[in-house]
Amino acid sequence: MVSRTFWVGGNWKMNGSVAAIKDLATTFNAGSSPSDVEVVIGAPFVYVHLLSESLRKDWAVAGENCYVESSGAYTGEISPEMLKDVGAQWVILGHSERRSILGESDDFTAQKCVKALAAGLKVALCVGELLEEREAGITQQVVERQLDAVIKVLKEEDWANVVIAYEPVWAIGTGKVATPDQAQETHAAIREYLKKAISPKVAEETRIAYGGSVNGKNCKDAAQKPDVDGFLVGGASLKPEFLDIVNATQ
Ligand SMILES: O=C(CO)COP(=O)(O)O
Repeated sequence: MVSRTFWVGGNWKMNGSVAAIKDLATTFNAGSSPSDVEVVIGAPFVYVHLLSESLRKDWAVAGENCYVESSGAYTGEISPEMLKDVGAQWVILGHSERRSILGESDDFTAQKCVKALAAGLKVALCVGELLEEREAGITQQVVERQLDAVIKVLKEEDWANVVIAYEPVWAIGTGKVATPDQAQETHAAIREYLKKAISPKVAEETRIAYGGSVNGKNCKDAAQKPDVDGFLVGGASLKPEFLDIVNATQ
């Protein structure tokens, strides 16, 4: 069996300030971080450079979005190349807040994946269902539809640079965390789908992280599940508690 390196991402969303980031980086830099856990922090565009200069070098920095062109007349947009230029190695794409608040489609998200990977960024690709979709019993269809758009446009080898973040929308910022069994069930189904839709190798090697109300206390049990290969953390990644999540497997 392939062992998948545990992956812990922070997603600061639209939070932070110069002062707060300096403080948080000082806290994170002093904390323990197991050498077999990969850690990535996503910051608002304007703080990516500051974060990449301030943060410990064994952790990586992510943008929280990017555009599908390298440069040009796209007022207000940021290219993957620009993210790389200011120190990001990752980008978070397809977050439910972009899908639902900004109206970004599955296909647009997929195009961003192609462009980001071509520019040399790694991608944390978010997928997940709304509460009414879970209640209607269509979680798997929703996640497969979101994945299909990306599967269609990536090459098999691209998946080595993608982490899938399963984030049920009803669990994001609500305090209603999916149970470890709920996370495991969906992650296993996603892995099965990758096997069918791409290849057994991609299914075995791709990391599937869980996101939605993860905190320093509830992370330990979920981390034990065989198909939970990490976490994507919102609120708790703005607190020293994030270090407990980084150490969830210890
Ligand atoms: O959206 C999330 C991470 O991308 C999860 O947010 P919370 O951890 O605040 O629920």
